[in-house]
Amino acid sequence: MGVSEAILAIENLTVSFDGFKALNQLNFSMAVGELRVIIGPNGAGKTTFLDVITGKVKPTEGRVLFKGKNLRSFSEDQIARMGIGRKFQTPRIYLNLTPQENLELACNRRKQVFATLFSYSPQAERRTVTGLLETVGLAAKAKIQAGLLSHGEKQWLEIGMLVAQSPDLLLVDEPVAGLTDEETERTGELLQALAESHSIIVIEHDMEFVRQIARQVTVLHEGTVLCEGTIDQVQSDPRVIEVYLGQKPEAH
Ligand SMILES: Nc1ncnc2c1ncn2[C@@H]1O[C@H](COP(=O)(O)OP(=O)(O)OP(=O)(O)O)[C@@H](O)[C@H]1O
Repeated sequence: MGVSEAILAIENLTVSFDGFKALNQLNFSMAVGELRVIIGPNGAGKTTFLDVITGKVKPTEGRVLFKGKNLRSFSEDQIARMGIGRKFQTPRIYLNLTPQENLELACNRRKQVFATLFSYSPQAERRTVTGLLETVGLAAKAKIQAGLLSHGEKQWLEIGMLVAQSPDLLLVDEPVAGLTDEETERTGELLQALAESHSIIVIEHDMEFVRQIARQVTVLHEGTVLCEGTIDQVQSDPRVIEVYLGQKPEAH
């Protein structure tokens, strides 16, 4: 795959913390429009991998290229504005506002960024908020306090707030931890729908969920890519079986 087709290309990435290599000569590439799932045992480097893509952590060695541009000299805020949105495990929404107000705020944030380039009409913004509410399945709960939503609904609202900022690449960290089976399945459907117009990286431990959404899976181990392939390919790979052996299932 040429660099021009890759939304994200990571070359020989090493991140050291006081000499300990959380990421070690890692290479990774993904095409525009891909939905990629990253798995790996505890301490494999998954969180550090996301931290380095968002600019929270800088490479000790190697490069992260987003749409062909080296991210090294950009701040976290600049990288977010370039089009990388991150969903953390704990929802960061305003619990005393309604889902609609939360989404309006997220749309306004985008408007401020682009204010000098485009003119937004209030009608267009209402359409966007209404569309987002429908996409994330919260149209019927648009006007209740977000604090009253279920854990799953809060997660979807935050995903909606991220999407409101029109990112090209969405990073989603363990989106189904603590969700019911039904919420988990609906989250999978939501991510698949969003994948039609975004590139998405999902970090996940729940293998049933990975099977629901994953086309291509990357397995991290000891800070590097152990293998890549379909879920069937990676689950039957002896190296993957070996690194997961002796690991207690995660208490998520
Ligand atoms: N700021 C830091 N300082 C020192 N060591 C760190 C730091 N951040 C991460 N590490 C170490 O780097 C390794 C990789 O951590 P990371 O959190 O990226 O793994 P992970 O795959 O996300 O694990 P988990 O599934 O448990 O969240 C771990 O051994 C961790 O202790």
